[in-house]
Amino acid sequence: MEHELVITRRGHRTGLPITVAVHSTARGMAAGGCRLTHYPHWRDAVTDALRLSAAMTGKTTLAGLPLGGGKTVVALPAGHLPDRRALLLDVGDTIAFLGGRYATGPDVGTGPDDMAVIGERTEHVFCRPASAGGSGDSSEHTATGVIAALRAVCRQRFGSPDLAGRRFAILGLGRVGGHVLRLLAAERAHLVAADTEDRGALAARHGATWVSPRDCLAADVDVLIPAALGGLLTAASVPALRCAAIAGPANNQLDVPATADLLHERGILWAPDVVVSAGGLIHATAVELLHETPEQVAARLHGIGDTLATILQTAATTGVTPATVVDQLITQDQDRFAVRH
Ligand SMILES: NC(=O)c1ccc[n+]([C@@H]2O[C@H](COP(=O)([O-])OP(=O)(O)OC[C@H]3O[C@@H](n4cnc5c(N)ncnc54)[C@H](O)[C@@H]3O)[C@@H](O)[C@H]2O)c1
Repeated sequence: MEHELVITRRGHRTGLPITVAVHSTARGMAAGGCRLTHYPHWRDAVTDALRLSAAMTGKTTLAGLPLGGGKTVVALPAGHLPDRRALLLDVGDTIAFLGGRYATGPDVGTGPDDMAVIGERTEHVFCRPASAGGSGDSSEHTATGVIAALRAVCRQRFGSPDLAGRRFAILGLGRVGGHVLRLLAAERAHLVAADTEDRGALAARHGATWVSPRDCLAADVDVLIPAALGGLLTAASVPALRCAAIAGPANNQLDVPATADLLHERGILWAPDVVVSAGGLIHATAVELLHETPEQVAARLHGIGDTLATILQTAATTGVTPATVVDQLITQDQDRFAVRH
């Protein structure tokens, strides 16, 4: 067992099993979101919590945060849903029971308002709305991190971090994609954008050309920015790509790890999403858990670009993919702490 602690408790209000997996506190308190979703069986939620909490240790490590990785997962019953407030209070009690080893935030099926309810039972929660004393919606900060990452990608791929005049295709104009669109337009970049929802007016407002999601994915641009769902980079989609690089906030962009090799073979520079997407997590935890100053938080967000630059440079000089460098960094960090403990 590589996890430090895994508990499953029945919530006393709802009777539902709530699992918290603490993968590692070697760097500090474990952090990771609370996922409420359907699984075939509650034991599948435990399996998912093990996987997701280990991934969070990688994410906090690469973000340079003095935090470890954890996750809360609740398998919602099929059919009749439990009272949401009661369930969130049950989650809050379970996190309080862990006495500060773990703090939670939003994930699939939860948002900032839910964090405010969990916060009625435990202080170990982040991303609460500003009205509840939290740092609010994180998407703007995720976008700030994406821009820092895009500069690092452009410096590595084109020799200059300047975004002005570069061509970007943004796939997904939701909360993060909308902010990225605005920030890139302010940099005078050339923009193409798509979404499955009609957000053509938003694109036009920022001078972007509105295309279909299919055309966006295959657009002839410098950098493709995945900002919708994960799993879009596959053995089927990679041959159609015409971009020189890919960097965006969407989680789990590769369908399987081997797709990183396909991108490498095609000469497309892929920036691992685990680094690019960390801005929201960095901002919320730095403000609410680490109580850092705005200057310290800004430096951490800017640091996404420095971390990515090091990863891309190491990959270029050693001839491996950036994904391989990321795996090596996470393993080295875990080995370092394993020796110490
Ligand atoms: N919000 C954050 O702070 C944050 C942090 C880290 C990672 N992410 C990841 O970034 C991605 C975007 O997050 P978000 O908060 O902006 O989500 P969102 O739901 O606000 O936006 C996603 C957008 O993608 C669109 N979309 C869905 N399927 C599409 C498709 N096939 N083609 C084109 N567009 C499609 C949706 O209509 C929506 O407008 C997600 O993968 C999310 O997990 C978000």
